[in-house]
Amino acid sequence: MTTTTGTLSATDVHKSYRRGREQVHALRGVSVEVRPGEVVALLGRSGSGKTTLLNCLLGWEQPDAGSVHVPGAARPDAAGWATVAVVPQRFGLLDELTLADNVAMAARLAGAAEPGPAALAALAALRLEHLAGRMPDEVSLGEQQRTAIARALVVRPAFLIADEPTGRLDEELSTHVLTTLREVYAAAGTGVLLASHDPVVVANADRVVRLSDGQVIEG
Ligand SMILES: Nc1ncnc2c1ncn2[C@@H]1O[C@H](COP(=O)(O)OP(=O)(O)OP(=O)(O)O)[C@@H](O)[C@H]1O
Repeated sequence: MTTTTGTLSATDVHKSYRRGREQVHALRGVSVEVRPGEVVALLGRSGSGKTTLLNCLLGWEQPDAGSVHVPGAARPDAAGWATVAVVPQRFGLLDELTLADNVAMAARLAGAAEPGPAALAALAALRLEHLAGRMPDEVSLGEQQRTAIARALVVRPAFLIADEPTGRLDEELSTHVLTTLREVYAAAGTGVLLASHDPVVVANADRVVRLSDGQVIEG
């Protein structure tokens, strides 16, 4: 694969874990790229290596071999929120901040002039404005998940990496969230990588990459 400068990419990435005496080969030479402005669905059964790949792209885990390229960052773990925004599988909201403040903090870190109004607009886009003043443990898991998406949406990052971003949403809400992401990010030129099992995600993707047992079998 030839990596272009503005492309988020993993090239021939290998990653194993030790589980007792057993060696688990989570990734076995995976190459993936996400170009600016495109939406890529990363599919694969449970345990196929999706989260491991996302974690390597985010710099949260180190590949055993192969490389990861994040445009504009010396290393993946040095990329700021405005370069690569994340919707983690477990959302990663701060328990002691309201939903509005969780989103506003991301806007502030990305240098927004008016983080408060920007946060409220992002929450409204995800139909959460009536919950802006609640704490994360006072809302449902699906509402927490949409807050984590709002926190990414507020920033207009160069890239978004999201792990099962519709896993807690019904079909109608999944469609609304994906349509909103596409609209906002197409205008911003954001490249999006969505690990998912959800047919709604596939329907909204420009391209599908399928993992099986730590290898790319499609895409
Ligand atoms: N920290 C770890 N220690 C040991 N094994 C791990 C660890 N993390 C992941 N694995 C194993 O690596 C393989 C890939 O896991 P990964 O979480 O990347 O899969 P996934 O496709 O994201 O699954 P899911 O859809 O269930 O989230 C699995 O066999 C998993 O059990």
